[in-house]
Amino acid sequence: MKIGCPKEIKPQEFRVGMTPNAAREAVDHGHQVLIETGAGAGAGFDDAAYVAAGAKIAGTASEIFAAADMIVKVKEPQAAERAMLREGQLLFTYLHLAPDPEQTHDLIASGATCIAYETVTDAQGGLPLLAPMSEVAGRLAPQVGAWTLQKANGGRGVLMGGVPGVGPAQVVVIGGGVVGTHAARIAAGMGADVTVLDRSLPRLRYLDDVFGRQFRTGYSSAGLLAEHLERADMVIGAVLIPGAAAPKLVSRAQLAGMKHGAALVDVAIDQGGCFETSRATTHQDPIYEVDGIMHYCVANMPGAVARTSTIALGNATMPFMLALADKGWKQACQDDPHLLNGLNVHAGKLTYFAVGKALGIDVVSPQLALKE
Ligand SMILES: NC(=O)C1=CN([C@@H]2O[C@H](COP(=O)(O)OP(=O)(O)OC[C@H]3O[C@@H](n4cnc5c(N)ncnc54)[C@H](O)[C@@H]3O)[C@@H](O)[C@H]2O)C=CC1
Ligand SMILES: CC(=O)C(=O)O
Ligand SMILES: [Mg+2]
Repeated sequence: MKIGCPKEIKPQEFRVGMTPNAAREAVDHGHQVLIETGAGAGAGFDDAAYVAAGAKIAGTASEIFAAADMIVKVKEPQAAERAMLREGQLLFTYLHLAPDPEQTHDLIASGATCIAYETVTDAQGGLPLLAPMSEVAGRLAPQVGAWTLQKANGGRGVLMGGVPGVGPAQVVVIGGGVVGTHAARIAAGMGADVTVLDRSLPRLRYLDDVFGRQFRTGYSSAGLLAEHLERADMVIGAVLIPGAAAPKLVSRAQLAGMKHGAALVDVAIDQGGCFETSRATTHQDPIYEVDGIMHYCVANMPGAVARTSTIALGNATMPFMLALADKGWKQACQDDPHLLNGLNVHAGKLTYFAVGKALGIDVVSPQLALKE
């Protein structure tokens, strides 16, 4: 198979879909790998490293899209990339379709087969291709939140750990999955007073067992969340209903009851965000203010630490990328129902129910798509 990896074109996105090590494995499996020149530079991988791994370098993205049977990327394809996708081509990347009708319609119209990293599952009920980036974004969230809390950035002027004689910042994390757990660990490590709210009692039990001394847990009812909002210096949004639009858990009206200059970090923004007042921002212009509350809503947070993120993502995607290349998407998805759960679009049809529900588009089951 011809595998193509273009340079990411989303603003300030420095990750790359394939590391030289991933390229080497694909070449060892008998595949041809085509990398756009400079694609790995932002993550510290130059063209020579890919050539040494047996890949070929292409001068433009259009050469890659024209030649490749499978495109491996990081971020959802931007409009210019969507225009280059074609019928029968396989796209393997993050998509986040539920909050993005424009992209969804373009992918359906392209006739391509699109497998979304974020909806591939594993036998433990996890999301193995979202998890590494959730680990990164979770660990970054208190760091960017602490920066947002600084006075010069519009924040409240509160130091996470306080100092002797002055108490720490109050941090509430909504959603205690991968993002939430990593965010809570780092915020607690910075000395903040941290509470994690979740709706899953088994998850709260696990967090209490493992991290009981580092942070508190609470059941995420509307009432308990409202109490926490009033005393919070920082709120980290980390909820997920896989594939679906994020539930709006904090209304605009509730901002009035919060402390002036508090920071909201909405990591769930890539699924539409869990605060009513969230709108996606970029690394170039990451924060904005609504009713005296500072919002940080960058939808590709891991891009800020592109080298760590690229290697972590590549570790997780490699076995799936190789299965798709070795067997073709149909056989690979027939053999692995968890990979089939990643199928979002195939041959002009949407194949993921939560996206269809969010956007009001008819869905064909992925099992039916396999039989076509
Ligand atoms: N902005 C960015 O750059 C990035 C964003 N993300 C996003 O972060 C979000 C969280 O991802 P993960 O932690 O991997 O998901 P996860 O599935 O590990 O955790 C989500 C948690 O939310 C909980 N939850 C669901 N509804 C809730 C509610 N109403 N109240 C409280 N808790 C609730 C679930 O029980 C679960 O424990 C996703 O939207 C993901 O796409 C992930 C990586 C990067
Ligand atoms: C998960 C995701 O959207 C990202 O890493 O950018
Ligand atoms: Mg994202």
